[in-house]
Amino acid sequence: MSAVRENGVIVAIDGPSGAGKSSLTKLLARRLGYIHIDTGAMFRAVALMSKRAGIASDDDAGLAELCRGLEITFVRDGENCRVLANGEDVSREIRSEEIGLLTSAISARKPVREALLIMQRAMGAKGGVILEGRDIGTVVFPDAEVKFFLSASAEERGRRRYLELAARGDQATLEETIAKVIQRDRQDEGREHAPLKQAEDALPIDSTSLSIDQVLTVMENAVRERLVQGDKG
Ligand SMILES: Nc1ncnc2c1ncn2[C@@H]1O[C@H](COP(=O)(O)OP(=O)(O)O)[C@@H](O)[C@H]1O
Ligand SMILES: Nc1ccn([C@@H]2O[C@H](COP(=O)(O)OP(=O)(O)O)[C@@H](O)[C@H]2O)c(=O)n1
Repeated sequence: MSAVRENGVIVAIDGPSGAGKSSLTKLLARRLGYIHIDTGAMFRAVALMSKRAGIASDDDAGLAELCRGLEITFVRDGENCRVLANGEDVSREIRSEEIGLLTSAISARKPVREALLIMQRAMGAKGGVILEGRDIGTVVFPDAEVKFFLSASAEERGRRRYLELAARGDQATLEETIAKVIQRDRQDEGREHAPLKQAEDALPIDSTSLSIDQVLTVMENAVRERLVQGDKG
């Protein structure tokens, strides 16, 4: 275990879209009294602001300039967490599938990854945090004390996302949603910078046939076991 951090350990939860990262990070953070850092929301905020500014997803100079002037903050709102971009609550606007696909494009750009990497490390360095994303256990915090790689079949992840979008009134079909999940997987796994991949020391969890509570139990037990190990020095 690395040197003891001020506020506790760092937990990394990586995995593809619809695997359950946000759901489990929120529940596990509440169980442990840890801070939930949704790195995907940070990339989504950059994508939204780049769209508004008319910056092309491959305009590295424009994206670098945008990130230099962008402050992304998380504000607790009861059970939820609001995402603010330069003080504006963008929590809802960043969740559309259109922004999700644009995010997958801009998050492949090196200036965006470098800018958000600095922010994410600053947020989590003292520990007592759970970060969800694609590259937490491989790039952002390779020394995280606990790492999970949460996945599920593309069909199951598409089904989950379809139900989530339908509940929000989105008209996308199940087939379209599965196809978009697979497209985003390919983009995230195939990019040059910080691709989606399982860290060698990550605990893989396939949630295809597991409930959220079953996944939570596995994760909480793994973290608590690590905390006990750490206490033994
Ligand atoms: N193990 C699971 N079984 C059934 N539904 C799940 C499971 N994990 C997550 N979900 C649901 O799937 C949807 C996507 O989950 P989410 O946590 O947003 O995934 P991610 O953050 O990995 O994209 C949500 O509606 C969530 O409630
Ligand atoms: N640490 C991260 C988190 C997200 N992302 C990118 O941001 C996109 C949206 O992330 P997200 O976690 O909000 O998406 P979902 O998994 O919730 O669908 C992903 O498809 C990735 O392209 C990334 O590159 N690195």
